[in-house]
Amino acid sequence: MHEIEPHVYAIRMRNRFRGIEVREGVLLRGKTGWGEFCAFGNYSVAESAPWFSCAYESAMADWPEPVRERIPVNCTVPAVSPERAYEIVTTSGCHTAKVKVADPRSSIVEDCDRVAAVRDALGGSGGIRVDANGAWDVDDAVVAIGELDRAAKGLEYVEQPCPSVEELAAVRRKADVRVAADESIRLAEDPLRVAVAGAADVAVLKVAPLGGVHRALRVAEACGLPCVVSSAVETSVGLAAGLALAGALPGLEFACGLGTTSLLTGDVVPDSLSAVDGWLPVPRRAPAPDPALLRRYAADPATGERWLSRLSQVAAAGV
Ligand SMILES: O=C(O)CCC(=O)c1ccccc1C(=O)O
Ligand SMILES: [Mg+2]
Repeated sequence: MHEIEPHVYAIRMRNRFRGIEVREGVLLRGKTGWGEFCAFGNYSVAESAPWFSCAYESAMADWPEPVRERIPVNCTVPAVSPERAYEIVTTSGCHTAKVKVADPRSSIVEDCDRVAAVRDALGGSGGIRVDANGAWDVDDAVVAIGELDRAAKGLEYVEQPCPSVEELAAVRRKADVRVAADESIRLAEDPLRVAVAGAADVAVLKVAPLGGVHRALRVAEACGLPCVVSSAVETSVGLAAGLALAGALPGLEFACGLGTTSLLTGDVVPDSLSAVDGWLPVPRRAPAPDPALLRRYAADPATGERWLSRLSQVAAAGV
């Protein structure tokens, strides 16, 4: 650990996202470069351990060889008004959008209006997927998916409609839209159970909770499903690891959920990894933060202490 130099950041989100208003984390400088540790606030030490492995790999090791140079990405639409949703999609330049639905603050009617505005913004050829973050039971999911699919004039897939693998499998049998598993993989003891149980058509892989690029690539190869790499809303430092995974996947059928620097009001690198025309480049290592930006987004001392203590607990648990 002695070679690591931690910088704690706090960056405000543009819109509240999954209950988060300020994204926080630690940037680590290692032997070969930089890494980012930003396990969500409510994660235990055990749940945060793979996030540290991912940061450690980024700062200390090489990522696998990429097989492509650039990645198509979706823009991410939080639970916002139809007008704001339209604006997010048009300014993103992306040809695919992921829309948050089933938020406790938003009704199914509002979800459908938001999805319809996203279809207007994308035009007929764009792809729309929705993410319910496990909010529905099976019956509610089947009804909501039907309505959202109509409002969208066709959905690519619905991400994590229900909490459990068994429920995902039931929705998959009853609904006409593909099912993608996210939390079922990211929080699972065994990420491959989803495929074995026939619960999903698509696997959403987040590189940090899977323990880094090399480990996530093994999960992708073993699960036998088409994969979508998605971010955990990192700065460009952490996002680079997700792009490295997307770059190394043997196949890539769908746009990835990596267009998320635009959800933050700032970044720690001068050339933010933000999508141009719906594409992001595959970096060979994480970009180095800029000292002035590290100062600008430095967390207050209490937040800094909290993250450093979390970091040392998680690091003590081992890579
Ligand atoms: O997939 C995307 O478009 C962006 C990433 C995203 O939605 C996300 C980011 C942080 C935590 C959870 C999620 C999620 O997919 O539910
Ligand atoms: Mg999700």
